[in-house]
Amino acid sequence: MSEFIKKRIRELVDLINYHDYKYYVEDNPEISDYEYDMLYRELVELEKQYPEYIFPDSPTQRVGGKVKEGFKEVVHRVPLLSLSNVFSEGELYDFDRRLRELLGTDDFNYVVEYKIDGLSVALEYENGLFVRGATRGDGNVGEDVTENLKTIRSIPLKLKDDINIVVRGEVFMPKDEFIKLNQEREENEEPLFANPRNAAAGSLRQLDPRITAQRKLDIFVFNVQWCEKELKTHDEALRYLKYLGFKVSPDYVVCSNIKEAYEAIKKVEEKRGLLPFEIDGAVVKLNQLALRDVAGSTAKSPRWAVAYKFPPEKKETKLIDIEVN
Ligand SMILES: NC(=O)c1cnc(OC2CCCC2)nc1N
Repeated sequence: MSEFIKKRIRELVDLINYHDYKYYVEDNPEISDYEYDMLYRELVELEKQYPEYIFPDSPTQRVGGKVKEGFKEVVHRVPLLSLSNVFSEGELYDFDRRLRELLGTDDFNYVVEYKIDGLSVALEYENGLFVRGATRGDGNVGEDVTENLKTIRSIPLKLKDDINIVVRGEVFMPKDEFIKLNQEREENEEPLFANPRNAAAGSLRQLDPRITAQRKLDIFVFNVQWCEKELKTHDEALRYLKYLGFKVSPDYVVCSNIKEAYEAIKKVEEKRGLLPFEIDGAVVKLNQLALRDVAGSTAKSPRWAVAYKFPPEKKETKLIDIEVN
């Protein structure tokens, strides 16, 4: 009997994780909320009766962590570099010229992607299971926020392949969530968050994971920090991350040269106001990974990528209700 129960629990874990992926990563649910709740309730019941069969990647373990006294430090296996900034077309062309001189070739291309205005985290997986997550910190040492990251439903607890990998992503709070959260805080006479980035940082660095779980954070994963698989380009790495089950921004563009990259950046800036999350620019990255090693990095920033920063978004003026007597 117990083998049958264990099998049913494993089946429910895989099924619910699959439907979480469809809902939170692909934004394309296959079942109704009611059907989902029935599966989840069955799993909770069975795990209550057979706690010895609780799997580490069970969705019930997403909000489990007890309240912490503080955060443990994590030394990043691969430093989390920060991007140097450019603010004009001219500065972008300077970056491209310097890179071509440094590499001694024009035989490369770029990837242009959103610069999500959130906070960078590193996620570690062993044999395909999420084992640890940390904030960027100073790039070398961050804070262990594993329990809080587990509450983010678009972070897979188990990957498609049972591999060891460390990835990097940006945790963010969607604009709508930010507005709702500040409205709640205003009603409770609590201090407001200045912007979605601060709200995401404050929510992720909560000592109580149950509070993080209420904040509906999300993530885009955009970099393989370390993995055993040989990858040749950033474009390939992004496709591999998506295959594994991560939420990868769909709107990145492979550009043949810096002129095309600049055109892609302008298109990103045009649609900035329509995006459901805040961006503060676009990131231009050398696509060929072997050439990134040739270009190298300074102590802080890669020589093979830049952030093209946009001016701060005009805040829509807070409409003041005018009493009409
Ligand atoms: N906020 C972002 O969206 C973002 C941040 N960082 C990077 O690249 C890292 C990895 C290599 C150098 C910096 N890419 C991004 N899209």
